[in-house]
Amino acid sequence: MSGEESEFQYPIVVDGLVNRFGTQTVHEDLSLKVKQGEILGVVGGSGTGKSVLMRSIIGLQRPNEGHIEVFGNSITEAEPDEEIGVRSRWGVLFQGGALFSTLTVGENVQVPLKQFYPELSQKLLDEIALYKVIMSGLPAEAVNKYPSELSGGMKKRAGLARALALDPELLFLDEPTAGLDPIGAAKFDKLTKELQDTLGLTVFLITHDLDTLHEICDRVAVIADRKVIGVGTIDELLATEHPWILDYFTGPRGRAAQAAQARESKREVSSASRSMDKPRKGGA
Ligand SMILES: Nc1ncnc2c1ncn2[C@@H]1O[C@H](COP(=O)(O)OP(=O)(O)OP(=O)(O)O)[C@@H](O)[C@H]1O
Repeated sequence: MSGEESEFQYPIVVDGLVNRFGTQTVHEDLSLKVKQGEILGVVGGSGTGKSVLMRSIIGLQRPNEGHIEVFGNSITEAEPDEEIGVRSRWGVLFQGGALFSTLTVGENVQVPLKQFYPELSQKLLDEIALYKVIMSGLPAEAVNKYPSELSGGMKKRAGLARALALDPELLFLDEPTAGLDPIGAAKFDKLTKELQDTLGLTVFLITHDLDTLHEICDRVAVIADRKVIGVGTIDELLATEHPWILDYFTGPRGRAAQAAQARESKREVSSASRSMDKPRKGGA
């Protein structure tokens, strides 16, 4: 496969990754390819290195060994503060939102804009920030609020607005629905799916939320034993019969999420067939 072809098909390529902290080896020969336009769910037990993997991909964690490319640009060969062009092509929602507490939501969204486009006027910065805030499902007034004035769900949306500031092609979400109530979590999932559909985003989504995996992920990568032990649709993963995967997806919580998804699909089919049955105005 040529480099160009690979960059087009796989915006993220991780090969032979090794990450160690002192005597602790978090990743050992971990490899993963993320497909263009997919929502890839990344799962694994607590402490298996999902966030370290994400930090390695976005260049915040220098691995001990291995190679990472994003849009065909080497992340691992770049110097720590070297400006690699791809940084403006991704957006990141860190766990908890990681908003600057002394800045308003609007000012938070403007941080990456000012960094990459210092020539933009304040008027344009304000307009873009407002647009991103609304796009993330927050009311327009949220632009002038400080993070301490927002609920947990609103903070996530504000973090998402900042992640979308530069019109990224690639979105990293670290446990976006953690701490949200089920309705808020479902709404956040729906928004992520809509962003994938309308903006053609590729999404790297770390989660423990089985509903999210069933509802919106095209594929799921499972991290265990310091590497990716399986990647595919949930059905493909189940077919591997790996004990951890079976436990994870077919344990009581996995079964509940599966049942909920089956109910949701049934509801969608019946509402689609109801609308097809409806006689069209002026039609035959
Ligand atoms: N900067 C660091 N220094 C030392 N150890 C670290 C560092 N960052 C992460 N670790 C360790 O690496 C391991 C993996 O951490 P990571 O946060 O990636 O796990 P995770 O899979 O995202 O967990 P969770 O699902 O609980 O968020 C943990 O044991 C953690 O303590």
